[in-house]
Amino acid sequence: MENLKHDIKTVLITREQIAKRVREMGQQITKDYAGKEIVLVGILKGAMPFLCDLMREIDLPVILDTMVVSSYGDATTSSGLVKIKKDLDSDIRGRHVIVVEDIIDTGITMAALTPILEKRGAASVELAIFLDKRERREKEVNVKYIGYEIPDKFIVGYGCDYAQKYRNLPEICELDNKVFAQAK
Ligand SMILES: O=P(O)(O)OC[C@H]1O[C@H](OP(=O)(O)OP(=O)(O)O)[C@H](O)[C@@H]1O
Ligand code: HPA
Repeated sequence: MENLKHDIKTVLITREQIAKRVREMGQQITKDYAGKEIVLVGILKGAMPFLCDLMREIDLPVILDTMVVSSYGDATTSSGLVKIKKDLDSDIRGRHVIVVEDIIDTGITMAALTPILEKRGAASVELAIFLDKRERREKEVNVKYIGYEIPDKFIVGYGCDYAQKYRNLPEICELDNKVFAQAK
């Protein structure tokens, strides 16, 4: 990444560390769901790289589906709201669903989405999230599979964006301050 590296201050998680952790997560899921079929639900766009890597580390029948959601609403009220911009193609009734996300921050998106999927009659709904910014949590969410816990820093790469860019960085990085300055 000769060009993009000029915009990076620090690499927090390398591509080798990412690959190793994703493999471990896939192996754990394979063990936990032995004998079952899974519906992997990637939440676009951030989940794309993690979704593609994770599904290839799961040695079970997998049905792939995606959603596009955006959270809105006031985190200080009891009900976070989520707007579904693109819904699932498949019927998840009686199926084992794993929602795949790049990052959990306040938890508002996942706290709102999980009950929606449960109400559709899924046999189970669990979350596989690569990055967990636990310090920022406003809504309690039960995340079964976590890649890495990270500090409360703005990061990009491996699906995470700044102004829709940098999702293609293969590492988890902190941006150089000049990038934010230029955006003003
Ligand atoms: O825990 P929360 O505070 O709700 O934040 C997490 C959400 O924010 C990001 O999505 P974003 O809305 O930026 O969309 P994207 O996936 O297209 O980047 C991320 O992919 C999660 O969906
Ligand atoms: O640190 C972050 N980077 C990109 N997107 C995000 N969404 C929540 N936290 C972040």
